[in-house]
Amino acid sequence: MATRDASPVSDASVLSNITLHERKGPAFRDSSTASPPTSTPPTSLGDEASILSDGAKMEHTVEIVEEASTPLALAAPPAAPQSAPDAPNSESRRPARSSRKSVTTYNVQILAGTAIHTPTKYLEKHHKNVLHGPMEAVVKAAPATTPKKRAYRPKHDPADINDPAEQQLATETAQAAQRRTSSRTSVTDIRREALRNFSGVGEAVANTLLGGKALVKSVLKRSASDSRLRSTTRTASSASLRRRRSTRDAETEDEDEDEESEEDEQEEEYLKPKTKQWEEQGMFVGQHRDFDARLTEGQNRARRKSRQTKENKVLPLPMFKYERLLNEDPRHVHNHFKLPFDVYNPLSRKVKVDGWVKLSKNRFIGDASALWKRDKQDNSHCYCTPEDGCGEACHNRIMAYECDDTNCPLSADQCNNRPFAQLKKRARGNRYDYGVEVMETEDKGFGVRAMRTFEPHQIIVEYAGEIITQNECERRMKQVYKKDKCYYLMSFDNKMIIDATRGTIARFVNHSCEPNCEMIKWTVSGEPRMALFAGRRGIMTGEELTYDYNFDPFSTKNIQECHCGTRSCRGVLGPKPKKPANEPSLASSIIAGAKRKIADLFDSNRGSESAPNSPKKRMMANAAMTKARNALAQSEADREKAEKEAAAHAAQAASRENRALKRGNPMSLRRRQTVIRSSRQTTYTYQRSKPQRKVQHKVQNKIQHKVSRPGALPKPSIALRRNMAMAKAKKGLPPPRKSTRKAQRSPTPDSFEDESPNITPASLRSANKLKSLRFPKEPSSSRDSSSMEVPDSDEEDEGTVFATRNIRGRKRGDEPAPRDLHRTGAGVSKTSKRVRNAKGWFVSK
Ligand SMILES: C[S@@+](CC[C@H](N)C(=O)[O-])C[C@H]1O[C@@H](n2cnc3c(N)ncnc32)[C@H](O)[C@@H]1O
Repeated sequence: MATRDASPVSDASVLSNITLHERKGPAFRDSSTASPPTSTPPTSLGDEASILSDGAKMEHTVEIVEEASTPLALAAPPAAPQSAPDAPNSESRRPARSSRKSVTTYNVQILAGTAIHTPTKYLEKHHKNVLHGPMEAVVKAAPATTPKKRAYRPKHDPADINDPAEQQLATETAQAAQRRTSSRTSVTDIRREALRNFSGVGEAVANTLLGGKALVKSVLKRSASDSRLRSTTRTASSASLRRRRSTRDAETEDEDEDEESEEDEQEEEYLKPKTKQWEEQGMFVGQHRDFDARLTEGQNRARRKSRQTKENKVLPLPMFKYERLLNEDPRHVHNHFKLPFDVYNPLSRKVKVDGWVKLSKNRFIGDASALWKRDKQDNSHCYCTPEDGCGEACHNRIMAYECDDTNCPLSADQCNNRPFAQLKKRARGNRYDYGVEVMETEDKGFGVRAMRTFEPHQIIVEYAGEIITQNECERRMKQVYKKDKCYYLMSFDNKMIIDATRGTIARFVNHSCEPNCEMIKWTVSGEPRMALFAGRRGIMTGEELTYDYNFDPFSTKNIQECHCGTRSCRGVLGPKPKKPANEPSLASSIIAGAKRKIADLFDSNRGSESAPNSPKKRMMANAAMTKARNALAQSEADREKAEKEAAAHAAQAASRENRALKRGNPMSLRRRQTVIRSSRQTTYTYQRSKPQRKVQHKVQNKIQHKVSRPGALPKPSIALRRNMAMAKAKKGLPPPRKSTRKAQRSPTPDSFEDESPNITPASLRSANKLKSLRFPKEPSSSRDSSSMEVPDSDEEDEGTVFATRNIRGRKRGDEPAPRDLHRTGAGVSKTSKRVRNAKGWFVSK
């Protein structure tokens, strides 16, 4: 029989299969049969796999007919006939088609080593069987190199070459090939070429008594290696493969002598049963029995605590969810088992990203390395014990320093504060270990998703790339990336920038306004490094990883719409775009607003009021202007306060840390950690100016935020003010006097309301209720300390009526709010005074 050829390689995708007839004869095994001209590949291992392979299949098997009349045959040495002394008459012995099973199949691509998916190990095996060099040389050399083979290998009968049936089959095949569509023309060419070459081979085989498949293979290989053939094979057949092939060719020539023993070895190898490769990790890698990423840290802790007594260790993987169901909710005991929701399979196909050059660590570019200042002074040390294990209270951890042998007394096994070392170890593992993969998102381009769970604050992946100076960054922005939509620039230490256009996978992590990760700068062996850490919630398998870019756009042109789809989405990436230069400042907009209100007041009263300069209008206008001025003064004060706060913040954090270290109190340390973490959060940027500008921008944002705090008590509407003013006018109150500087500084009742963010009508009502229960009614003129204090307004106009009255829903005759009100943070000044007038209205004094 045609022994199973060395074609385990045939799980590869191939372009063509060429089936060789082996004629049945006394010298051959009985099962040798012929193939029909077209057929599915026979049941050789190779072809089975070929059927299953991904690539284009050749349903048609080309049968090779050896033609005696080829020039090569004529040139063959006279010794050839000796190779087939027992050749029977092929015509009389033509085998039945039903016995085609054992026909040997040769795959040109595989034999030639040009099949692109052929696993290397098989190629290597195969090439040992292949003869190389020019045909004549091969033919001459072959008998000498394979003397033993002839003793037991089936040989080709020259009579076969002349078999008319086979010739006919070959002709039919060739005709069929010609009829095929143009897309297959190239393949047909290959076959023709193979046929032509092979006919020569057959002749040569017959003439030189070589027989056997090695020579056939070598010729077929030659066919496939022919430049013409190569041009028609898949373009994906890489140059590297060809290089490898040629190397192997050279090796093979040397190895021909050992062919027999190697073949034996190969056969032995094929006989070995295939062993299944089991994945040792998979769906649940990274998950821990005691951690459920859907719960908060506190809930997880509580769960762990409650479990300590009733943990059921009987149930094996997979598991935790079901175990939870069983343990925590007895009603579910009889539920059908459901697979956990986070069963996960890595993407079958790796996403290919054009232009992404992977770097696994930072690389300095240009001047950057010279300018890089190593901040050796900035050191940290921890004094943890093995029991602490460098946990939450570890000083290095709090300061975002990685522990190592120089700054930590614990060994690597005992210490839990070596995230980058952990990452390095993980990177050596498999895909699950590595834990992240690139995926395509709907509307944000590529993204990154978790292939495993991550615990809160666990390191996920380092953000590394090219470290460049700001000048280089600007140059790249203007020249290299000017047409790009995605940027991979991140502000880093020493005013440098990490450009991860060439960088780690972290560059694909998208922005979200409600992120599940944080990008934090750590110091590792004295060097700053940036990495993505899980947020406080942890990460569940399959989740897309995101962090807040704090994007600082290069220009308004670069402002990008945010598609994070979260509830608190800001609409754009990072902070809201800066106002254009020609837009009015905060102060001027306040004044403009006040003017508009005044104009509104006058407009709305037009018609009902005859005199344009009536005292009432003057009073209202005055009040509005006062308010505007106060707002201005307030914003100025706020700005100063914010700046002071920012300065005090760092000092406080440092002293808190010291105190915490002294006390060893983990709670305060944790708070410190949060402070540091937030201060180390970085900004995704492509900024033109220096980082200080960014800080200023942030401070300004904060101030703006303070001035127009969303929780502030709503201001009385214009209509309301008008009503109040009219009521006051009816009661004969004098028009407001001109405000003094002092009055401007001390807030009027109106402005006082503005800065009472926590007072709501409801809170006032409840405060009043409480008060009426606690305090007996007092005369309305009472000025004792329990009365609500109002801004000191010695020179303030007596006629200013509190807008609070109506807003707060207090009725005439109500007592002032008790002290409890102050505790609500109403911002009531204790130095201010107010009195009721004869008609029960609160007026400032
Ligand atoms: C660091 S890259 C992130 C990977 C990027 N998606 C990609 O395909 O290469 C930053 C760019 O991703 C896009 N991007 C990231 N988060 C986004 C979001 N929430 N909405 C819209 N685009 C986003 C923006 O174009 C941004 O410039």
